[in-house]
Amino acid sequence: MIREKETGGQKMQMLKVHGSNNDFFILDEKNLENSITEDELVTLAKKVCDRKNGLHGGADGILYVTAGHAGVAGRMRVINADGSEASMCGNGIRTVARYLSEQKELDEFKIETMHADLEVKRAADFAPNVQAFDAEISPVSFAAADLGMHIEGKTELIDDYIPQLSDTLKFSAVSVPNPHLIAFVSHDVLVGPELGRIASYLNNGENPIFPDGVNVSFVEIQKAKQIFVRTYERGVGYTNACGTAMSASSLMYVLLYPDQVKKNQLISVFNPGGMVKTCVHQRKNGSYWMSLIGNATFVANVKVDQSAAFRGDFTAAVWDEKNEQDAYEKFVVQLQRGQ
Ligand SMILES: N[C@@H](CCC[C@H](N)C(=O)O)C(=O)O
Repeated sequence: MIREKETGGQKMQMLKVHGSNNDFFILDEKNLENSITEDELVTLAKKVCDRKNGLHGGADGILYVTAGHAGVAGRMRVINADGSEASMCGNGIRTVARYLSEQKELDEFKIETMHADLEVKRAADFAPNVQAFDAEISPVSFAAADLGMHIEGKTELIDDYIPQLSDTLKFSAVSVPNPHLIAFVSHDVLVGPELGRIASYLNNGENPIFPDGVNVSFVEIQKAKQIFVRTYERGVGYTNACGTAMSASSLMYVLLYPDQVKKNQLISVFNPGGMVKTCVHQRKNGSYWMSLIGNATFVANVKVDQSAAFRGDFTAAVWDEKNEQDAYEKFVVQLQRGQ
């Protein structure tokens, strides 16, 4: 549906997408009439993603797609809503995988990210008109240095207390490679205020434990091989879902609850925005990686005037719906009925 009139200025085309309702604007450098600077990219992310005054309800971030080096179909950079850059995005990479797959007519290929070239492939649709992709989540590290974690006497943190954060919860820290702090909790704690309290402290203002911030997730085990993950993201706040968090949580589930789930077994991961499947793998050298399988939904094509977007003026934006969201919402209703 064309909602608003076009302007005559420099056009910038973006694609609104989501994975488990963790939503983004894909911005392909090919769709910019004028190339943008790093500062402009940060400004754009803050303006476009703003939930109150941003573009059509804002988003959790911008996925900036460029050509990438030889051997990959493209490169993805993840700019959070606050303008900070993340090394990876699990829900986002599935949508970028679909975008590149359709452009290049490929079903299996690699995408360059900040720290690794990651394998992606088309997966079976989750439901009619709900396309899905499978993405490699890697590299994994438990090292405090890779996590930007500072806890006296600790080089890693596995199912352990951080007294400054909570007397009752135990946390595990893992980078995949963006940093995650994970606690397995009861249902009451999952839906209660503790996640917001702890994650706000670690992300909004200075703190000595994770000075660069950290994604914080609470995980409830619903039954064997089925978990629910609620995440407060660094650079964003509460999200409907965080793909890297669900992957990191699945890894900790396999490591901490071996009686319930093992490597190479599929795990259903529910989240406030839907559901994904994960699978934890281990390479011969001992390193872990995860498969993250979930929807890659295209919501709308958007055209905006480039300089107006930098000012946060989206009054003349052209919003062209893709008609996939209804199918996704039906899928979520079916999930809730089946849960
Ligand atoms: N939503 C993403 C993660 C985005 C990055 C995160 N906010 C960070 O700063 O690490 C996902 O699906 O993984």
